[in-house]
Amino acid sequence: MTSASLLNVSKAYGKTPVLRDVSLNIKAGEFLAVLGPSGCGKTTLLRLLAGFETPTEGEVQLGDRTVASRSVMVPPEKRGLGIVFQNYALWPHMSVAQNVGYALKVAGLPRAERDQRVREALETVDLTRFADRRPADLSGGQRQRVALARCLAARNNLVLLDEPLANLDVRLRATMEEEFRRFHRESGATLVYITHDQSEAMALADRVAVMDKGRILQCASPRQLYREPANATVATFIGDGLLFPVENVRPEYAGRVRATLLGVEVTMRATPPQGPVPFAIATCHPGNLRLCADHEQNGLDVVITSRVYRGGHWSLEMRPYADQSLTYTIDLPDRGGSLPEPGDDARVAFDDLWLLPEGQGAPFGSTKTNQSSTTDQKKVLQCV
Ligand SMILES: Nc1ncnc2c1ncn2[C@@H]1O[C@H](COP(=O)(O)OP(=O)(O)OP(=O)(O)O)[C@@H](O)[C@H]1O
Repeated sequence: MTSASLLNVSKAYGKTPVLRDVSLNIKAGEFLAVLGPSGCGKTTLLRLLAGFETPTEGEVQLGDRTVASRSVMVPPEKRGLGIVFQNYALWPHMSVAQNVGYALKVAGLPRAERDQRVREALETVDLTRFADRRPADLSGGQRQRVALARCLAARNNLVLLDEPLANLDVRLRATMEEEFRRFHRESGATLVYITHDQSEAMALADRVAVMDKGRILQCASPRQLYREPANATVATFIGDGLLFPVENVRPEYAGRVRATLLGVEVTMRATPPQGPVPFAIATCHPGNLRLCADHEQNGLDVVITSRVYRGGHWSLEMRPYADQSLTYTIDLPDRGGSLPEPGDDARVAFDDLWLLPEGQGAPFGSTKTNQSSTTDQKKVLQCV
């Protein structure tokens, strides 16, 4: 097991910055996913760890060894890590067993040990019966398992995976997810897994680093990302979170605050300590709102603008009467009852809200006037 760290790493191609002051600590034995939209710099981060790129600023460390800095650059083959690419990177003219054993041969391992390691690795990924086949005669999932077996045989302590499931169909992806879990368990290696697929990252990783525009916005467990996003971008990216302007936020008790959300009194989870603040942004997921009776207190009055059946649940789009410039889409389970139609009025209640931490997506505690603060909040709500 090897830990890996990026310390204040920046990377630019020419004058274009691609990574900006990224710091990340990957613990030994951890399964870390790096998640973000196309072009946000995920692959560049992986290539810096692998040694295919040099940082413009900052340091890369593997274990307690500095492998890249202003004065040091350890080449990829000396970093002792394995890489699994989305295109598998197998030698087409070699058999499966030869592919798995190739690096061991180059490293000069005696034949008997090489053969034993290859045998064990192929057994672990359930490919023993394909040992003599060529990669061209395997399915995509089987080829990916050859790439994993190669890391197992090499006993890599750190394995970097670059969108390894991107070329596989949906059913095979689910099977391969299990394969990665098993690989992690049995190898004990530290895994860094690049993906733009949120559900894959959430299902596999101990922690997920969410990236956007060359920065890490938050690195946390899947559950914490979902329930306690650090800012408005993470909130909307993970699980289609909704954002609501709130006013007059005051602490209720540890970990909970009261606030006024579009005229409605609500309580919500928050990071303690939270002093009183005039304006902020709250978030919840589309499934955390429900239709409620007209007389229910603390409901938000809305007009329904569209209704779509999505198999098992309905998506209802609505505009709050308190601010018709805002639009929200909520998910309601299909329980067979009747639902409001476009043009109908309705009232919705909040089951679970989270207050974005101070300063994240809101002019929290600012001395601005009410009017400009509200305008800033709206800008955040509209642009994320
Ligand atoms: N060698 C290069 N020269 C110039 N620009 C590059 C180079 N490699 C990457 N970039 C740019 O850096 C940015 C980040 O690229 P990167 O491949 O790291 O993103 P990504 O998040 O992995 O994207 P994707 O999910 O689409 O693979 C992109 O705008 C890309 O065009």
